[in-house]
Amino acid sequence: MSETPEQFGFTDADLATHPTVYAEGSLAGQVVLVSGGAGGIGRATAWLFARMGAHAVISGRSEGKVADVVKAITAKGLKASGHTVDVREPEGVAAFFDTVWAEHGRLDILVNSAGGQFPQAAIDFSVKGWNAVINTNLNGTWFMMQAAARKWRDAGRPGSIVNVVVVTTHGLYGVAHTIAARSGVIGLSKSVAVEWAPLGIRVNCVAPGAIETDGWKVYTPEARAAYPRSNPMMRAGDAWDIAEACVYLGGPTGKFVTGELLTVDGGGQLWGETWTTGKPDYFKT
Ligand SMILES: CCCCCCCCCCC/C=C/C(=O)SCCNC(=O)CCNC(=O)[C@H](O)C(C)(C)COP(=O)(O)OP(=O)(O)OC[C@H]1O[C@@H](n2cnc3c(N)ncnc32)[C@H](O)[C@@H]1OP(=O)(O)O
Ligand SMILES: NC(=O)C1=CN([C@@H]2O[C@H](COP(=O)(O)OP(=O)(O)OC[C@H]3O[C@@H](n4cnc5c(N)ncnc54)[C@H](OP(=O)(O)O)[C@@H]3O)[C@@H](O)[C@H]2O)C=CC1
Repeated sequence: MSETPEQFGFTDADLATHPTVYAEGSLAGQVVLVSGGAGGIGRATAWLFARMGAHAVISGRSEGKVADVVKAITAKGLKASGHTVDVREPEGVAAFFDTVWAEHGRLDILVNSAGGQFPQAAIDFSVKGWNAVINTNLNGTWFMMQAAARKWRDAGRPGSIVNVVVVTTHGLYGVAHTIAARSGVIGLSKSVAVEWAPLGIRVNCVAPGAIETDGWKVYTPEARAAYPRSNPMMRAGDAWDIAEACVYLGGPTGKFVTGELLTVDGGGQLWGETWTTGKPDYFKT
């Protein structure tokens, strides 16, 4: 892992060799789409699926970041390609799925890792800020889910969706907009897990606790310093913890699992405290 102060989490070199319990090459022939695939968790997930033999289709808004990940993965002789897609644009999302099917003739697994938020006291949210977070995390995830399901239905093929969300059990202070959006995704996933079971489509969610990635840059050093105290293990997790959870639910290991929420947070639901905007004096007793 990098120890450079302004870079968090794994490098591509780390991800190429990080140990895994999964068999390299075991998903040969499969196609996996990872949105947010140039971000910390999405990149680790794309690497793991590619190392398992799947073709990883990576999407994000930044063409350069997506191209860098694709270059790193293909340089190791693994299969990957990239596309620039804003998940908030339903027409662009539908066109993206047309392209994936035209290029590969199939899609087996969709991992929705595109997302994020900014820390702010809820009482100060602007309409634009609220809409940015809801559009990205709830609407964007939904557009991706629906486009994938329509393709699987039309092709008469099974499929599997994993949505990366946030632990919502106790709310999360300083990012209430994202808790609203992610609670929506969790409820939506449970509902369509039932509606889409006849189509052979499974839908699950992974809720990460504090996972060291570049996404942490929007939080202050003081807030980040407290993240290890968000769980009884007293440490942050890493993107590989989430990648392996996505593979478990999305791949054949999860074939009898649907509508599930897998929390990967070091026990943070049982003990821990996280203030994404810093702890207010009122609570410092
Ligand atoms: C029960 C125990 C649980 C324990 C769990 C512990 C876990 C704690 C760990 C921390 C929590 C989670 C961390 C992560 O998820 S990190 C990884 C995710 N990555 C990010 O969040 C990336 C950074 N975020 C963003 O890029 C954006 O927020 C967003 C995803 C929304 C991008 O959208 P967009 O590109 O549209 O955003 P803009 O930058 O253009 O902004 C749009 C408007 O939003 C308002 N805004 C944006 N930033 C801020 C800010 N910092 N403060 C206030 N308002 C903001 C603003 O209105 C923007 O419009 P303007 O620019 O015109 O003002
Ligand atoms: N790291 C953590 O501690 C936690 C993370 N999570 C969630 O896990 C997911 C992945 O997080 P992580 O990898 O850490 O974060 P990163 O910020 O590293 O990655 C998020 C990725 O999402 C992409 N993205 C954001 N908005 C859009 C959009 N509108 N359209 C397409 N792509 C978009 C970004 O791509 P680009 O830059 O190209 O726009 C970015 O690469 C997020 O939903 C995050 O909130 C949940 C709990 C904790």
